Amino acid sequence: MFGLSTNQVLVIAGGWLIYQLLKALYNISTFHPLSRIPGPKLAAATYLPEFYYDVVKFGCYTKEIKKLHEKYGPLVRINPNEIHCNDIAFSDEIYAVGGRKRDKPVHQINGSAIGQAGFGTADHDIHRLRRIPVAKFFSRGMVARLEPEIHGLVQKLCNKLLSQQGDTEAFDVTMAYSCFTSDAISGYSFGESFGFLDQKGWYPNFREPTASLLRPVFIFRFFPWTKASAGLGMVLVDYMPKDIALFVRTLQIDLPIKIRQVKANIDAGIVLDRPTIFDSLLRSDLDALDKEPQRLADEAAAVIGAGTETTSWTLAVITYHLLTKPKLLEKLTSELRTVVADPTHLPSWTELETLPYLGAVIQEGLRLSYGVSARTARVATEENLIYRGEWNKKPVQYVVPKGYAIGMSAVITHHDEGAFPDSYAFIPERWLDENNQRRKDIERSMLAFSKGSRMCLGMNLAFCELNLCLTALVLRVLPHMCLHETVDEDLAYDHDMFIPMTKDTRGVVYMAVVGLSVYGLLVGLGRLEEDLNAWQWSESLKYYIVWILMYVVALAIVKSSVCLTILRIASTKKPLRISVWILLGVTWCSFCITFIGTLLYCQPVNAIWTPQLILSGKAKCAPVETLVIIGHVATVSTILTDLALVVVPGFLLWETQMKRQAKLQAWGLLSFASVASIITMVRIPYVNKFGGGANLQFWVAHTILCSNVETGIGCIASSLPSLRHFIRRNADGSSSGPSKPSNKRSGSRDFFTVGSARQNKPREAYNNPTDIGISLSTIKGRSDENWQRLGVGSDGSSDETFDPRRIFTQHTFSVDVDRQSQAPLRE
Ligand code: HEM
Repeated sequence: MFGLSTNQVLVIAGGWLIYQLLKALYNISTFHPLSRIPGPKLAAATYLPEFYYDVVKFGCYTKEIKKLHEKYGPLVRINPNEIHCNDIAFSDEIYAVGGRKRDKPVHQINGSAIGQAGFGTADHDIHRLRRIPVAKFFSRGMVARLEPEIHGLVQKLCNKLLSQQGDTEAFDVTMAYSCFTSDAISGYSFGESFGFLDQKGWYPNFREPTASLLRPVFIFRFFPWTKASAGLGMVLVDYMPKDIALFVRTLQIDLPIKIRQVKANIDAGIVLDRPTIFDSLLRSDLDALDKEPQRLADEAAAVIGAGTETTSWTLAVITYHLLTKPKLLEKLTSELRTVVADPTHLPSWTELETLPYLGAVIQEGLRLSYGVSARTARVATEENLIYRGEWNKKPVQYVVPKGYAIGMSAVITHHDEGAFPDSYAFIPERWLDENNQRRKDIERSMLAFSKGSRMCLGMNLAFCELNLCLTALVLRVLPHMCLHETVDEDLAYDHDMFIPMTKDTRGVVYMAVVGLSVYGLLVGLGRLEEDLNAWQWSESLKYYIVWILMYVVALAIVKSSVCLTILRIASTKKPLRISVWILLGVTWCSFCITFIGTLLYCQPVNAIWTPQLILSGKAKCAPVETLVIIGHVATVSTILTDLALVVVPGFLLWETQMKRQAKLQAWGLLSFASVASIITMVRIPYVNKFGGGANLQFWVAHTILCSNVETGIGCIASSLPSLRHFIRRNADGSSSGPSKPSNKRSGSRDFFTVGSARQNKPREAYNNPTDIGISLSTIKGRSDENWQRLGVGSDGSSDETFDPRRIFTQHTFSVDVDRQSQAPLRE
């Protein structure tokens, strides 16, 4: 490709590595514009710390940033190009209240799969153009106009909750609130609600699907090319769990159809008495490209995503605190009774808004539910920002140069003890002054809706929903509601997935009925400890150990097979061969560590599933963290070998004389295996869950699912060449069995060739000993073997006509043969 040899490509790769090293050195040098901002050197040099905390430890960088502020002060450099601030006084500069230009950092929006929505737009001016028509739709006036629908949904929610009175089974009230907010946002935006409140029970809803779809946010951020996998949603929708399928179908299929319908109505001159968001957008001044259905569907997806879980989580947090603090509930109830005669007919949102204590409860709920917990940064494009503050009782001053990102996080700011003393406690009174009036000064310390040109666009709707819903809940439902085994910790922020996540995402249980996993699931894997009896607890762990031992053996064989295939392909490329040998070494080291480590984890091994042995002192086990380390060793080695499957053949293909399209097809085919490494990355957070030692059976089931999918992909990837062969025969209308190849086969579709001259005499099929079935430009021949193109039938009757569009080469191939007489071959 581009006339470069493998060596030249390797030189370029080496050059790139040296460049990265020099860049890291530059990043920590005094020449870097952020060199004066304090922070750890490794974070200033590379993105590795952020990768470790957000990808490996999963969504934990915000917590680490909080600790960095304690050590380095109000401004900290958290990666080579980004600063984090914990001083709310600087927020107006960062978020530019007053119309100054602020881009979003590309690194941040890489995490969003809805890049075409205003929310995922980096450039200030384009964002502005995209935001204005949506913002109009969510103005105070518009929300007031559509308020009656919210009233209706609020009553529907309360009626449904009350109808559950007497049920012996507890349920997660966040699901109920999520149904309410989804119905509200859909009814408001699209003129037709999703109808979650009308269904029996609370499932399906968009709570768990939102969490599932947000899960890869950090992987997207570091590997933006993996966002292409989001497009797979439409293809795989029929095979997904019901609620996720519904979510994907709504966003990727139904919304674009709705947009086309609205467009057809507008073209036909039909005016609806009830405007929808699409109507607004399609009639706006946006340019034609920005009115494309997929772009508008992204905008709608942003609105649904942003408007559902944020508000419902705030309602859930407030519910919990009111139920655990009856005095607060009493105080709020008496205030509400002053304006509400009949709670089934509520006053308007504007009237409720004037109630100080209701406002204070909502503010406190917003403060402790955080809205968006991940840091949100901005880039000043036209001016340097000057920070003046104090650290360790000394004045400090920093310049944030234009073009560099600086951000803040609600989960840090909302616990600023200066502004919010006893910040983890729910104290609505802090929002009121001695005259029972709202304190504007402390409202300025809030970041729940962000600030400036990119602040929350649905704030009016959120306040309307919160005021109405909370009033009805307090007066109608909460007196009949009680908490079921819920404690502070169940609500406490634990990590980010853009929105705040608690420690135990109990609802998210993925079960796969894949091969050997079935038995484990039957006996208890995938269940929480509280749901297991003693036998299930022990049997499921025993099964897990058997599974893991078999899995690592299978993995080692598959990976070695892959490495050997690459080794064969790269037979004349010494540097590549060395790399593959290293990979092979890594694979087997990882196998030994995982296999032996698992067996030695407890002495004797059956103590893993027989805790009585440990309690009676007859057995000993290593700390549970050892399991995490073992898991990560397997993960890293798997990712390395999977990626090698993409990179190494890429180098080889680069040098062949294949057409560019054929090269890309071939590479695409080979790269398919790298999809497996995405699953491996997805597995990382679950492996981390082993650390606590709690609910092991629950978390290992997640890793089993990922690992089964990963190995499944590996099998498909390695079978693709054979399947291609099979499918093509059928496409030609010939037999699907191992029959003669057809004359009609188009040579241009062949991905691979051995590059030798065609042999006319009968020959044996070229059997790939590793059974992967992929071979490229050179193969190793023996005196008793013959050359043939891959794709020629096993009977050797290669009767295809020579197709000039096939891969051909102008130069002599160097091949590795045992008999002098056979080399060199010419095509
Ligand atoms: C309690 C409720 C809510 C909270 C705490 C909240 C919080 C936020 C925050 C912090 C942002 C800024 C994100 C960033 O800087 O990247 C944001 C943006 C946004 N929110 Fe909300 N939100 C809430 C409810 C809603 C609702 C009901 C909607 C429905 C329309 C909505 C729509 C949006 C949109 C479209 C954006 C992107 C704005 C832009 O980039 O221009 N939000 N929200």
